[in-house]
Amino acid sequence: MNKTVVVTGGGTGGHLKVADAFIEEFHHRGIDVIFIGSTNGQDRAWFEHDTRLKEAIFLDTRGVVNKSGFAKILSLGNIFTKTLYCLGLYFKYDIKTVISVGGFSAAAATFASILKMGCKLYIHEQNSRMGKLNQITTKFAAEVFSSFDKKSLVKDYPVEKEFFLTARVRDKVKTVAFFGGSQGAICINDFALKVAPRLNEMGIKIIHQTGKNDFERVSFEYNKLNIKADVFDFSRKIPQKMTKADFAVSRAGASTLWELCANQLPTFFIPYKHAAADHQYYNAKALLDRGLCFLKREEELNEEYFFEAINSDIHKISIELISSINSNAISLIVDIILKDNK
Ligand SMILES: CC(=O)N[C@H]1[C@@H](OP(=O)(O)OP(=O)(O)OC[C@H]2O[C@@H](n3ccc(=O)[nH]c3=O)[C@H](O)[C@@H]2O)O[C@H](CO)[C@@H](O)[C@@H]1O
Repeated sequence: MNKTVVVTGGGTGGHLKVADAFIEEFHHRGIDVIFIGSTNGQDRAWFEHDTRLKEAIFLDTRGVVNKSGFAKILSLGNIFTKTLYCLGLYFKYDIKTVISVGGFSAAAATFASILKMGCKLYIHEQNSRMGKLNQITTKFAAEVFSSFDKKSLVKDYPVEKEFFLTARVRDKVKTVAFFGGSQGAICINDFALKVAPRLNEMGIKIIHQTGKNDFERVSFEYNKLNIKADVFDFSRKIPQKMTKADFAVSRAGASTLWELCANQLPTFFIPYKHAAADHQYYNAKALLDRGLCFLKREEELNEEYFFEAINSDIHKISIELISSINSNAISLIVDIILKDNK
């Protein structure tokens, strides 16, 4: 096969984490990777200076789904010109393999892969409900991988090894961690501040990822409550944070959800209610149906349910989480792609 592949997609951490797993695996196997993302969202922060990449290209693209009228026409026109740019790039490097992890960042590079003869498109869908771009492009894909789709050739989610290496079976809740997803969640921040005094009285420590925008307010509130918590806005060391915790409260973004499973950390999920097609709720519901998590919608949130959860049999859940995910997903997916492109 051609020694250069394209990985595209991003916008938020959930997509970018999967893009990162692909980049790492191809790089490890001596295959060059070009990343195509957007100047909007978090793509630049993740990959602009990544030395594993042959090239990192950031196009000025934005989401189309929530736009209407003239703004939508402008966005579509913009995607069209960026698609032509990507097509030129694919001819220049003779690209035959494009992997999309979804999100608006992936649109132009994905459409170009469909237009170029002999180029194969592979899609990784992270969520239980398919994103808009993937719904449109999936029929052109050589293969679609998803942890929530029974037909997927690989059902395990590509989770960084570190989460498995730092996994442990939990017995008793001595530390609770709050995770708001890559951007933080005000709802989870407020909930944490509500339950913090009682956790503190019970001698339970707190780890809390707030997101950039709410960090100062949340830190100030903990100071006011005179509680010493490990509060941070964003950290590249989430596995180290997770392993210290015995219980988590978290949004149900797909990457975070499977990392929590890999780490065997029992979790109370509070899904983001505006996620497309309510996918965060259904991500967590799939685990709930197997008795592997706790789940409440924002409007049903109550403190009693949370305290019941941390006092329940978390040992059983923690042990059973071992069988929820295997650690070799990315290597199996890349094996399939490479075999298909021989
Ligand atoms: C609001 C929204 O639409 N969110 C979507 C977005 O979530 P979001 O971008 O929040 O994605 P996830 O929760 O899936 O993943 C976040 C990633 O960022 C990492 N991380 C997070 C915090 C931190 O301080 N450091 C850090 O490295 C996590 O370890 C994880 O790998 O993409 C996910 C995957 O498509 C979707 O399931 C989510 O519904």
